[in-house]
Amino acid sequence: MGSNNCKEDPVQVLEQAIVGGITLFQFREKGEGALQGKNKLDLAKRLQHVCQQAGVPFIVNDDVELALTIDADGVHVGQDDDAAKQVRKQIGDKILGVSTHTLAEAHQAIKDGADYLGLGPIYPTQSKDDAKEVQGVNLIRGFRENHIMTPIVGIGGITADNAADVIQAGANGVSVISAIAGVEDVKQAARDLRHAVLGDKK
Ligand SMILES: Cc1ncc(COP(=O)(O)OP(=O)(O)O)c(N)n1
Ligand SMILES: Cc1ncsc1CCOP(=O)(O)O
Ligand SMILES: [Mg+2]
Repeated sequence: MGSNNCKEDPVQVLEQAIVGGITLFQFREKGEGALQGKNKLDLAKRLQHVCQQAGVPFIVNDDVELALTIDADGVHVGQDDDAAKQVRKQIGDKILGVSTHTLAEAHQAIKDGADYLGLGPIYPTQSKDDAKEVQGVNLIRGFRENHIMTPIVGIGGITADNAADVIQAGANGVSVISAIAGVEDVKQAARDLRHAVLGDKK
């Protein structure tokens, strides 16, 4: 998430999400009203500190320079961002996530050193203006049927009501913005999603 996804102070949102049970955080400061320059850097550092206190990995979306500046745990890039191969060289053994939409992109991303693949949008999303066509869970199933063994997270329109379907299709986890950052009770939302992903009762 980024500041423009939050109903309250992003630091509080992240703290509540962590109490609710999120296992990794991606700082994605982009779109309308997104912070820039020093303001973006300062927020990144504050959110990184929250993650460090809780032992939750903190990764940066798109901005490799920022990730290196603050010594983040990793970077996520898509097909229109810096090339994964180049990013892998820059970040050494930090976590590298790559968005892929086809088997060819997945094979390339794995060759380039991706630690995990982000697949989506699985369902319709309001959080990304330039999102590609909705893929459905069959995209994930297809990757697994074609022997893609790399960890996969589904993204796009995922909620506690549909997260189990994403996992059943073969994803290792789910990545969400609005279902946690955009609700009143952030902690409960994270809890509900965690339960849905783990397949246990609330
Ligand atoms: C976990 C995860 N998966 C996919 C994306 C999307 O990346 P990208 O296609 O580069 O789009 P932006 O997020 O940069 O708008 C992601 N960020 N995280
Ligand atoms: C970054 C991104 N990439 C594909 S969909 C998406 C947005 C996910 O946000 P939400 O969980 O609110 O649908
Ligand atoms: Mg990107």
